[in-house]
Amino acid sequence: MKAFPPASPMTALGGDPLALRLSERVARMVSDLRLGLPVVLTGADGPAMVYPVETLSSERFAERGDDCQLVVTARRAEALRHRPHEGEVALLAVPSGARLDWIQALADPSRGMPPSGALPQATQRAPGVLHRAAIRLVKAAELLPAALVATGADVIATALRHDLCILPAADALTQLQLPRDPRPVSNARVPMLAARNGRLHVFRAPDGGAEHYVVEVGQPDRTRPVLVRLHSACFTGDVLGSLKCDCGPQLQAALAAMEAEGAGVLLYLNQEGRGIGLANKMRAYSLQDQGLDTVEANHRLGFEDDERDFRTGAALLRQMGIGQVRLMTNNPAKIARLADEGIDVAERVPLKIGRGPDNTRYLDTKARKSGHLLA
Ligand SMILES: Nc1nc2c(ncn2[C@@H]2O[C@H](COP(=O)(O)OP(=O)(O)OP(=O)(O)O)[C@@H](O)[C@H]2O)c(=O)[nH]1
Ligand SMILES: [Zn+2]
Repeated sequence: MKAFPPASPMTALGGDPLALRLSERVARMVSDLRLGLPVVLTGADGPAMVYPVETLSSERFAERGDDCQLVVTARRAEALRHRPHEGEVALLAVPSGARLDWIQALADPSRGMPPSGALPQATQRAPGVLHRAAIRLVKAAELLPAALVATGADVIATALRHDLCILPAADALTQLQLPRDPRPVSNARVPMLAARNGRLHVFRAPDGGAEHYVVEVGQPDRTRPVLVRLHSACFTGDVLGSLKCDCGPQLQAALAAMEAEGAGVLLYLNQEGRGIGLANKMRAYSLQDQGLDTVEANHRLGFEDDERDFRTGAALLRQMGIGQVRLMTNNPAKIARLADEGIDVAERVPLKIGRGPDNTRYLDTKARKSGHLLA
C-alpha cells in the first residue's frame, strides 16, 4: 500500500510550518463533505471511502464499489424500525443494486418512510471508530447524519489520484470532540434599540468554523457575577420574528435587562437549531407540521435533542475575563455545562417572555422533556 500523509496532532509542530495540522485536515474534510466529495478514513479494518448521503451525486455514487454500508445514527436506525442500538451509530446493508434515491430516503424523513419491505437489513459487522467518525464529520458539516462507507483494495490509490482527504479515523474523531476555542478578531461600538451602550466582539474558531459573537453592554464589573445570557442562533426567531419559538423576545429582553442594570454580556453562539443547522431545523419544522414535537422531530432526523457544545460559551466567557455569572436562562443544562467548565454560576435569572399560541406546545415540550424550568 502506498504511504498516505501522516496526520498526528504533532504534524505541524515538528518543523514545517506549512504542514497541515490535524484540525485543518478535519476542517477540509468537513468542507469536502458539504461539497458532496468523498473523504477517506483509515481504521483497524483498513481504509474506507466515506460519502455524504445528502450531497452525494448519482455519478459519484455509481463509483462506490460493491462493499458498501450505510452508517446512520442509532436514533435514525430506530426510526427505521431497527431494534434499539446500544452505541452511537448503526450499520445498515446496501445491496449492490441499490439506488441513491432509496438511500437518501433512508436518511431523510421528509421523503416519507420507505415501505417496510424496502427497509435495509442490519449488517453483521459491528460499527467502530471509523463509523462514529463518519457520522461526526457529516454532523459537523450540518448535513443529514448519514454516510456511505465503502471499502476496497484501491481506496488509498483512488484517494491519492483524486486528491481526496485522508485521515486516520481515530485522529479525526479525537479532533472532532475537542473544544474549539474561538479567538477574538475585532470589536466595535454598536448602539442598539434595547441597549444603547453596546459593543460587538467577533470571535473566530481557529479551524475556520463558525464565528461567534459577544455583545457587551456597558462595562461589566468582572470582580462580581456578571449578568450573562448564552443565546443560540435562531434565524427564524431572532431575525424573522417567528412565533414558533421564544428566541426573538428572549434576545431583546436579555439586552433590555442588561441596559436596565447598566451592564451585561450576551453570547450569540452560532449553533442554529440546537446545533443541527438551519437546513436540518427546517426539516425538523416540517416534521413538527406533521404532528411530531420538537424532540421527536430531532430524533426522527437522527439527531439528539440538543447537539450544542456549550464549551464554546465557557471559552468565550474566559476570553472576556468573566468567571462568575448571573445566568439568564430557563435551561438547567446550560448551568450544568458552564459549571462543568469551571464557570461559577452564582444565580439563575429566569427569562420568561414570548409565550403565545404558536409556541405553547414547543415550550411545554421543552419543560416536559428537556427539563426547562417554567418559573
Ligand atoms: N432543532 C430545533 N431547534 C430549535 C427548534 N426551535 C428552536 N430551536 C433552536 O433552539 C435554540 C434555542 O436556544 P436558546 O435560546 O439558547 O434556548 P434554550 O436552550 O431553550 O434555553 P433558554 O432560552 O436559555 O432557557 C436555538 O438554536 C434555536 O434555533 C426546533 O424546533 N428544533
Ligand atoms: Zn428560536
